[in-house]
Order: sequence, then C-alpha cells, then structure tokens
Amino acid sequence: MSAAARAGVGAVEIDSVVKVFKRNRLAIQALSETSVDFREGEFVSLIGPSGCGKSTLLKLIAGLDTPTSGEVRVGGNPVRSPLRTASVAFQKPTLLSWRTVLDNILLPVEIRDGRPSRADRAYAHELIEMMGLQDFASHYPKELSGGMEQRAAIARSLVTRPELLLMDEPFGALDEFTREDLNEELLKLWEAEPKTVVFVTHSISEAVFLSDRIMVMSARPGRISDVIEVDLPRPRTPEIRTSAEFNELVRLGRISLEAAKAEHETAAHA
Ligand SMILES: Nc1ncnc2c1ncn2[C@@H]1O[C@H](COP(=O)(O)OP(=O)(O)OP(=O)(O)O)[C@@H](O)[C@H]1O
Repeated sequence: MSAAARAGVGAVEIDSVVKVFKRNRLAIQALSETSVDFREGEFVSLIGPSGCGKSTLLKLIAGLDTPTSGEVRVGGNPVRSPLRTASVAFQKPTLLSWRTVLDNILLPVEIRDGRPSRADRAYAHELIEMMGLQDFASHYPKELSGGMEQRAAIARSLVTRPELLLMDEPFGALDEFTREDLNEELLKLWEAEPKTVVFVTHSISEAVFLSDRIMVMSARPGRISDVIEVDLPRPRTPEIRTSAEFNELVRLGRISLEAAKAEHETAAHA
C-alpha cells in the first residue's frame, strides 16, 4: 500500500516543524517544534493569540513556504512545493473585478486544465446555488456585498474538489449575522462532500460550531498548547449555539486561550 493510501489523501502530518523567519540580521521564530496530525476528512480549527503562527502553519501545509526544520506530509507525501490537492481561502476574497461571479469561481479550473469542462461548469453552478448566489452568477464583484463576495470566494476554493481546504480567517471581516450564515453554509458543503479542513479563526464560538477538534496555540513562538475535542452531534443546526454543551465548550476554549496567552507572559517575564 502506498504512503498516500495509508495516510488518506487528505491526512496532514506536521512532524517536528520549526519555522524561523530571517530578515536582515533579525531572526523571528514563528513556530517552536510542533508535531500534530489532522485526520482525513476532519474539520480542525486553529485558534491562538495574534502573531502565534497560525497563518504560518497554514502556509507550510499548503506548500507556500517551507519549514526551517521538520517536515509536513499530506497524504503521506512530504510537501515541498505548492500542493495541487489543496485550496486556500483568505480573509480577503480577492475576486478579479473584470470577471463575473461564475468566471471567478471557474478560474482555478482554468488554471489547472486550461478550459472548464461541462461537468466543471455544472459543479460551479451547483456551488453557486448552494451559496445562494444563483441570481448573481453573471454579476461582477463590485455589484456584490462583502458577504456575497466571500460566498463566491468559498465556491471558488471548492470548485476543484480539493482534498484539503485551508481557510485563513475567511469570515473575519464580516458582521456576526453574515458570519453565522456562512458558517452554516460551509458546514452544509463540507457535510455534502467531506474533506480535511484546517480553519484559522479568532472566534471561539465559530471554532466550536464548525470543528471536530480545536487546536489552541500558545503565543509566539507558537506550538499546540491544548486540543479541545468538540463532540457535538452533526449535522449541526443554528439552535446548537444555545445549548448548554455548546456554551460549555466555548467556556473551555476561553480558559484554554487565556492559559496559552498567560504561558507566554510568564515565559516573557522569567
Ligand atoms: N514572511 C515573513 N517574514 C518575517 N516574519 C514573518 C513572516 N510571516 C510571518 N512572520 C512573523 O511570524 C509570526 C507569526 O505570524 P503569523 O502571521 O503566522 O501569525 P498569526 O497567528 O496568523 O497572526 P494573526 O492572528 O495576527 O493573523 C509573526 O511574528 C510575524 O510577524
């Protein structure tokens, strides 16, 4: 059996990874030695204080940067260049202003294959429908609200059916109601076609609502300081946010995040 088949194509292994950025003579250690595995098809959130290395970890997984030491493996294979099987969604939707919603969504397919097939176009329309953008497929980005732009960007990140979806605070710039709506839509899409998702957020309640596990990172140099298992039943509906179990997990997340920050403050004063 190949390494990929053993690990599952979307499984992520972070093996003793350290990341140090060097600028002029200054060295900034973003990640201290970090080892963690994400299972295939799992929804994992990363939370932690600002600057603790969440985006850095995401970029290392995507192959957009390389570790200073250690190794990242996806599907059992070492990541040495940008992963073709992964898709990355950022906080800014970065749609191309001169392309319609449909053509923006199809762009990754064009980059991959040159020309979208009939099946690709059908899938893009399906995603547009699932994202509630059916009346806007031929509109341009400037005609959309912020939430609609982000919906289009999520559809774009899914159109190639990636094994691994890496999301860096995709809903961070949206108001709370739009964010909650998009959380629900993202879960529906993930439940319809499960894939490994690594989701960076500053919102503990968003992490609880979405995730199977929440990785809490300590302040820079970051490492995984705590793992919270979210054993809430799926499919999750908006009502779950008012349950005692949900709110207990949010409370635990807060305590863990405070502990992660305090750990750094203690170290800084030692
Ligand atoms: N290309 C780079 N060159 C130099 N330093 C960098 C680079 N990228 C990140 N860093 C530094 O590494 C540390 C971790 O940054 P990173 O963006 O991963 O943190 P983060 O946890 O995602 O932060 P935030 O929550 O504020 O978005 C920071 O101190 C940052 O300044």
